[in-house]
Amino acid sequence: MSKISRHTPPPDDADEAPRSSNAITPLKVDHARLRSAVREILLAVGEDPDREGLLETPDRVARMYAEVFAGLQTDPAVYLQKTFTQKHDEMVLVKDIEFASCCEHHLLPFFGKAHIAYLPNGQIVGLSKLARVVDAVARRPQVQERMTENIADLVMTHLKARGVGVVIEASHSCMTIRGVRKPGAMTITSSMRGGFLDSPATRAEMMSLVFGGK
Ligand SMILES: Nc1nc2c(ncn2[C@@H]2O[C@H](COP(=O)(O)OP(=O)(O)OP(=O)(O)O)[C@@H](O)[C@H]2O)c(=O)[nH]1
Ligand SMILES: [Zn+2]
Repeated sequence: MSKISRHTPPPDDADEAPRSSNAITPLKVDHARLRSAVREILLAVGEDPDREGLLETPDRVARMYAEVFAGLQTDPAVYLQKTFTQKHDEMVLVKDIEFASCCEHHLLPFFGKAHIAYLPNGQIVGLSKLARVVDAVARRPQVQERMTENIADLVMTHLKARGVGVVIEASHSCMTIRGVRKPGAMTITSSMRGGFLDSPATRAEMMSLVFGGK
């Protein structure tokens, strides 16, 4: 029978760790400051923040930032504390984990899919937890490369895995709705650790499982 183990004591709120897919606690933001900043933006672009349609917009935007940047105060490692003892020498892959994040250069969304594979070292993790890690890491202003690296490091460290591969494919609004305007352009990043770095065959197996049918 599988034994449940915890690498390190869970934080105080781990028992209340989000259980539904979008239940990350909203960030505690300075709502008044955000409201006044949004009002300033509206004035700066020549809008009338006091017209009826915009009256509630500063408050909505403040609440929106609290939600989309909630990862700034969520420790994704929380989701990797509970593991199960299980011998499984081959790769475990969860693919097509949809996410939305925010590019730190323009504060515009980038969104797509994350694929996470790891080689267990006697311990496996609940599959949903990998998706929760993606969600928590995604909700920050960042670049795709750092998001990819962060997820790889988290899984490698907390599962003490023999290897980790993370591939993220995303579309960046800052490249589609403004600037160079190239709708359809996809950015693919990967971060490999341990066995995925050392073994071209392991890496190739992951890529084939992720992209084989495309
Ligand atoms: N490497 C990387 N670049 C990103 C990411 N998100 C946005 N960018 C890019 O960040 C760059 C910022 O370039 P800058 O020249 O400082 O800003 P800009 O003048 O608005 O650039 P343009 O988008 O080319 O108009 C742009 O090339 C974006 O495409 C990301 O996740 N990773
Ligand atoms: Zn951008």
